[in-house]
Amino acid sequence: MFKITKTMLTEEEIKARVAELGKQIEKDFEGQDLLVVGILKGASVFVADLIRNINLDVNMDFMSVSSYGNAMESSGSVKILKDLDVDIKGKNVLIVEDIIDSGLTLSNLTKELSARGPKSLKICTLLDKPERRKADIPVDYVGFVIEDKFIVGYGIDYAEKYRNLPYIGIVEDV
Ligand SMILES: O=P(O)(O)OC[C@H]1O[C@H](OP(=O)(O)OP(=O)(O)O)[C@H](O)[C@@H]1O
Ligand code: HPA
Repeated sequence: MFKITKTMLTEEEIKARVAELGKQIEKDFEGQDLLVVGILKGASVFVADLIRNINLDVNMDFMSVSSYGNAMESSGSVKILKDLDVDIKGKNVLIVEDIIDSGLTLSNLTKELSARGPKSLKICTLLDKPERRKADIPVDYVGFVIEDKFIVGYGIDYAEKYRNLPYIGIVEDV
């Protein structure tokens, strides 16, 4: 049976780190435009907290993508389930993710978005699991580097459950 066995990051730890990331982004984009793009659904909670820590005139948009899951197609592309509402040509774009695991979702997504001619394209992720990386992608802002455990909470699901937990927990088969 799958159960949440431990807390990896508490609500307080997440809150403090999200505030730091927001301030760093605020400093880096001072005096510039910024379009924050949250990747649904996992990043929804993080992006909502993050933008409230960026005291700039930010615009916000969302994308929903699905990666082709099986190994044979792993180098493929992302299927766009919901595209951006705005044209990103000439804009500073910050992609916000909850977790980078294999890196395939973002590696394919950044190829797609780069082709649209943004002024800059940066990546912010709350969690980074480098041990599982299959595609090398440069990440500009990382909340926490974590070990290879299956985690849930703060927007991240297991079978669509646990997204509403305010902390990040480890799920194990017990
Ligand atoms: O680096 P990768 O191995 O590609 O994995 C990371 C992706 O997986 C999760 O999304 P998921 O497809 O589970 O959708 P969700 O955000 O709607 O839960 C997560 O939100 C990332 O988008
Ligand atoms: O650890 C994880 N938990 C939930 N969804 C995920 N998608 C990639 N890694 C994870």
